[in-house]
Amino acid sequence: MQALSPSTPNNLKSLVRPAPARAWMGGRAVRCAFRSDPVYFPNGVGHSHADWQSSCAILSSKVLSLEQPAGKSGHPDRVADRVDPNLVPIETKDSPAPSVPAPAPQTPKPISLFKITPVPVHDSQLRVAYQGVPGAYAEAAAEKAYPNFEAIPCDQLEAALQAVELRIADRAVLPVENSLVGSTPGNYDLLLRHRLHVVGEVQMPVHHCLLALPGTRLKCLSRVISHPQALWQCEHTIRRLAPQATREAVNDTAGAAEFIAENGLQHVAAIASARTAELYGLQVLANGIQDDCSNMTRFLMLAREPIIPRTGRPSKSSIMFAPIEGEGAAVLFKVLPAFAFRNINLTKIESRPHWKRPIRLVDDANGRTVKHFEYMFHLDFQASMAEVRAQNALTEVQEYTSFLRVLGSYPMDMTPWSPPPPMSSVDSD
Ligand SMILES: O=C(O)C(=O)C[C@]1(C(=O)O)C=C[C@@H](O)C=C1
Repeated sequence: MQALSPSTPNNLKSLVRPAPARAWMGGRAVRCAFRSDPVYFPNGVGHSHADWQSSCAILSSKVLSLEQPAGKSGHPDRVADRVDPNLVPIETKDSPAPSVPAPAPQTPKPISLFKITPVPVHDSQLRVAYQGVPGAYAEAAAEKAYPNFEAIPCDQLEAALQAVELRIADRAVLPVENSLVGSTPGNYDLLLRHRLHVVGEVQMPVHHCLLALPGTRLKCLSRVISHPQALWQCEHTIRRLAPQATREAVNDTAGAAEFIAENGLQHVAAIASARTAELYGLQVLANGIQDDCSNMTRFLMLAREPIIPRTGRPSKSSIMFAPIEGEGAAVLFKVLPAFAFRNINLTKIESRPHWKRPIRLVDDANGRTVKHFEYMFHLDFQASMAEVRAQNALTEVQEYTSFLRVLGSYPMDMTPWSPPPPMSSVDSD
């Protein structure tokens, strides 16, 4: 199967304008606000910046989402057909529908019942885009999330995300972090650059093998190729097994194996899965070569529309935020209690340098100006945005932040886990 590349039809800009409307959550009217800029939210609630509009998602206690038909080209026809991803509740009251402010002139027609279809659609209809060729770990993650999925291999992550935006695929798989090497650089930023929603997570054991053409000896290897994350996850083992070999990064693990097989490359090995060895007719030189046998990678499943898990099942939500200018990491003193007081567990917190505002100048006690790195924060917490406590926590967080984006709410991966067996190799000399 040919992989999609980012050169597939684009003009994404036409797809990412938000749809102004109104939101309902669990029978309550929830006024939501967002800015049409895909990333930045001005601080404050209910202000009248020209670029703010009312936004909407249809969220009831039965968790419905909007699925609008695509136009002839497969693209959404109108701006109004798309739901805004930057949904940030700013007011939650037991207020009746009429108390919601009247729609702005550009507000689309009200959504009628016959236009609402339940999500998720049946698994077998889901086309899932991922970076890599068949045999990639991302493909296995897609299968775990959607057992009857149709695979849409892409040559880059960017292409996988575009495939969903362009309705070529229904979901994209995004690897975000690994137990041995940490977060995948740049992948959360991809989420900020695209208007997709996190609708699922998969935590998967990653059991790497060293694969080469049949008959290859470990001591004759001159090169080991793989996805950079896989190279890092096996760094110590490779140094021990093949100290003479150089490392080379390629787009995905399975692609590395395919490249060796297709080009008949001698003295080159790929780090990839055992299934990949079967797919491309390679020999497994060593099995379980990750530096720790309990190696795990976490993947997120992305969709065009949010699917908010109903309350009462274990769920997570992911957000990103930036402090008000000049505040720095002190924002955490204010943000974290918003969750603690509502008994919401945090499962992850991470900072990354602020790409637009990297430096903060601070005057020290001696009157000198000191440069600090400015950060954005990524936070995962254990609650669904369908829960009032989560909505209230974010209402509070918004007061302390210059930018806040809800990346999505999704069911937690509750599948059992047991440690895999230790490494074995066919050729120990
Ligand atoms: O290259 C692959 O096979 C992938 O699915 C990508 C990826 C990653 O990006 O982390 C997924 C799992 C492993 O951690 C190694 C690589």
